Amino acid sequence: MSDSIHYLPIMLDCRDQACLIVGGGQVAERKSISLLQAGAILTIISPTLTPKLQQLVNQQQLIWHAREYQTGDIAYHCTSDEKLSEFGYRPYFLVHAVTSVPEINNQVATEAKTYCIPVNVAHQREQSTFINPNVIRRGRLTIAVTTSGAGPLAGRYIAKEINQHFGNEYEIYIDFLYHLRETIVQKVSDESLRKSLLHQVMSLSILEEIRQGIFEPWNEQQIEHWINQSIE
Ligand SMILES: C[C@@]1(CC(=O)O)C2=NC(=C\c3[nH]c(c(CCC(=O)O)c3CC(=O)O)Cc3[nH]c(c(CC(=O)O)c3CCC(=O)O)/C=C3\N/C(=C\2)[C@@H](CCC(=O)O)[C@]3(C)CC(=O)O)/[C@H]1CCC(=O)O
Ligand SMILES: NC(=O)c1ccc[n+]([C@@H]2O[C@H](COP(=O)([O-])OP(=O)(O)OC[C@H]3O[C@@H](n4cnc5c(N)ncnc54)[C@H](O)[C@@H]3O)[C@@H](O)[C@H]2O)c1
Repeated sequence: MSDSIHYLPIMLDCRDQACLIVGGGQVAERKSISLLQAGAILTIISPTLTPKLQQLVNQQQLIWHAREYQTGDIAYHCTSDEKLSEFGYRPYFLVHAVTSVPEINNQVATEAKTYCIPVNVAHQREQSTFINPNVIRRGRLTIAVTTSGAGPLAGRYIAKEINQHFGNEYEIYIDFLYHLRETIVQKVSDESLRKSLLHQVMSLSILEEIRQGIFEPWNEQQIEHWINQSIE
């Protein structure tokens, strides 16, 4: 345990953030899809692309610079006077170094670190300032599994196990909790009352109802009724 890194798991809001991937192979494709799904504005620097990445370029879903990485590619975006311009000359929010050339990945990492930009290095975890977990999603529910780099395939296996225990009912359940909580926060200003309600929500048998196929989503009136009767 002593030589393992105690990684901090966090959830990043990447919407409209400029992100960079250097390299355009299979690994770049996987990381690109995750970033695009997260709403990032994605640039790829790479002389070649996979067919899927090429298709995303054709659909104008990402910006492609069809060339090799050059020192200064990251720095320029940090130091340009035009950094707040509409065309994206602003610091990258995060960077992936995923070429097949370790020396290039290392250069990308060094440059990103100079500007304190989080960087993931595909060929060598130790160079990375962040790593990617396996992800299971059920709507708003996200479950991330990592072995802290010990074995990505082991992480995948464990994620598959977890995947089997969390069916689609969780998407409906978490949606229900979200709307109920929104209304509680909106309508109940007393802090201790709010806290008590939020705890009571957890003892509802909604998940079971969804599993049995008898759950009907609550409308605004039903939610308010439940709040009023729970307060009494
Ligand atoms: C979860 C996933 C997410 C993602 O990539 O987005 C992910 N790797 C996945 C797949 C995968 N990775 C590798 C293979 C080939 C088989 C093998 O070698 O095992 C496969 C399988 C495949 O490609 O199908 C090889 C590999 N991976 C890393 C190194 C370098 C090193 O260990 O230092 C090497 C050797 C490279 C070489 O030697 O050439 C490093 C990392 N890989 C991580 C994440 C991070 C640790 C996560 C953790 O431990 O929890 C970390 C540290 C950094 C990072 O990349 O974030 C994704 C699952 C996708 C899915 O399940 O569908
Ligand atoms: N972290 C992970 O999950 C994981 C998984 C598998 C492999 N890997 C590692 O990731 C690396 C990439 O794997 P891959 O399967 O995507 O490789 P790949 O060969 O499919 O793709 C490499 C890409 O890098 C581009 N490239 C090469 N030189 C470049 C340069 N100077 N500037 C910009 N782009 C350049 C190539 O044009 C190509 O698009 C491998 O070296 C491997 O060690 C990591």
